[in-house]
Amino acid sequence: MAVRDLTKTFESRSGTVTALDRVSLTVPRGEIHGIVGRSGAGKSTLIRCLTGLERPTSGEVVVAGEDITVLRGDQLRAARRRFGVVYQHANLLDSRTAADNVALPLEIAGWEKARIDARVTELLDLVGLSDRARNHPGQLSGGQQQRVGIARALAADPEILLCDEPTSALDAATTGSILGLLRELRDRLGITVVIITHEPSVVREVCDAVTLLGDGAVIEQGRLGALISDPSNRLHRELIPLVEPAADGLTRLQVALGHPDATVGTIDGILALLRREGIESDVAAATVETIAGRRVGRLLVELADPSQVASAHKVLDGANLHPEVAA
Ligand SMILES: Nc1ncnc2c1ncn2[C@@H]1O[C@H](COP(=O)(O)OP(=O)(O)OP(=O)(O)O)[C@@H](O)[C@H]1O
Repeated sequence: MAVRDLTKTFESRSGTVTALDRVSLTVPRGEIHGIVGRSGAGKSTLIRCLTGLERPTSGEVVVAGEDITVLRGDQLRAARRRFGVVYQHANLLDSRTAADNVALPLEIAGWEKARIDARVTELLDLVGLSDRARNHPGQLSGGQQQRVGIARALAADPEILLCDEPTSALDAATTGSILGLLRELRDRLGITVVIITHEPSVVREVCDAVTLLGDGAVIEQGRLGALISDPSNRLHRELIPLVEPAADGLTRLQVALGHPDATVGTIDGILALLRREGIESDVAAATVETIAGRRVGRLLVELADPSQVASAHKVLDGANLHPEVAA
């Protein structure tokens, strides 16, 4: 799927609002792409343009070689079926069982009953809910309801699964299991997944690539591993928060771990590097984790002698550790 130069403006009483400003992104088949950004960044507008619910002011949304922004009527409806959409709340019908909720889009599409039954059995198995087919939504946990929502989104075999804040209403453990399911679906079905989220954990745990939106425009975009290891990126800071020690006036230097150009990659190595130059230091705080298969993090080094801050900065800079003074 590719989005090219997508712009959407709204006319309001206070003037023109640019909700999307020449946004471009390419999501290869089978990839999980995260769209992140604060409230008002344009995420909902983008998802509505992708699914054809909103017509962009200019630009293209190309799915399977076809620009869907120019389609109308039946053609648009057919193009929309290429997307399965998962919402924050599954919004299941209480009067229907889990199986009948999954069956709903297939009934609307006019499938025969036997074919629907076979497909629903297959889908509930895919999302790990075979034993819950006859349960009503009220008898299911939030995570199980979301699994039913995902099965329903997959019913008509879409090429792209669009997930709009799929885990925002779930606790951490359930979020983990839903993200695990999305990854598994990608691996098993080869489906393309686009996840709109404001949660750093979603990006960290499941995305292959990310687009960071701000005020409707792309601020950062690329493979998660590459973005995360560069401390000058906003995503690096948002995804690797550092526990700040007390504001006690001590001089500290913050460095990034895991940058591809760095000549030292471990905390011990950094302290040893400083010691070799006659600079005694200790760790004030550190965050190290594996994201997109890379060990990345941030380290706050406390100097025993604050007058050595300039020389420590120089040593760390020489090792491409991107030091910053953090008093
Ligand atoms: N129908 C509309 N008319 C006027 N302005 C709109 C309309 N829809 C969205 N906007 C504006 O476009 C901008 C982007 O909004 P959008 O809802 O896409 O952001 P978002 O990133 O999804 O935010 P949130 O996470 O809060 O939903 C905002 O400034 C919003 O006020």
